[in-house]
Amino acid sequence: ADLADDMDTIAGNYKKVLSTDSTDTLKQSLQNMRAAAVDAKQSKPPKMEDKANDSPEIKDFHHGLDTLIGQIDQSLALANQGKLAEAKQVAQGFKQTRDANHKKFR
Ligand code: HEM
Repeated sequence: ADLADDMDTIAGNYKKVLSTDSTDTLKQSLQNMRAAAVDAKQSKPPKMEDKANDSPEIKDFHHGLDTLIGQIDQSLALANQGKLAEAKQVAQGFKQTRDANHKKFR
């Protein structure tokens, strides 16, 4: 998928992550977010289309996505232990990663 579609998938599933009271829905939504964040690494931010894959800018973009993926994995690990409240608490922290990276890349 292109980057905007991956971001829409991330955003739609993030809403569910924050609002659900079902551990199964939480896990599924986190997995959907994770897959879209991994897929996003195949794209470049539109304003950086001319940058090489090994440029500092694109490496930094990948680092931002890896930070989000790492946080998703932390939340998933808690969800897998049935710790819904703790998993959602970790998920609150995705916002900071989103905002910091949007400032740089969006
Ligand atoms: C929970 C985390 C995040 C959410 C909810 C989120 C959500 C969104 C949304 C809704 C859009 C607009 C998509 C559209 O135009 O249809 C967007 C765009 C964008 N996001 Fe994110 N995002 C997140 C994390 C990130 C991260 C970690 C990065 C980079 C490392 C990133 C980079 C971008 C870029 C570059 C765009 C512009 C895409 C374009 O215009 O084609 N986002 N994001």
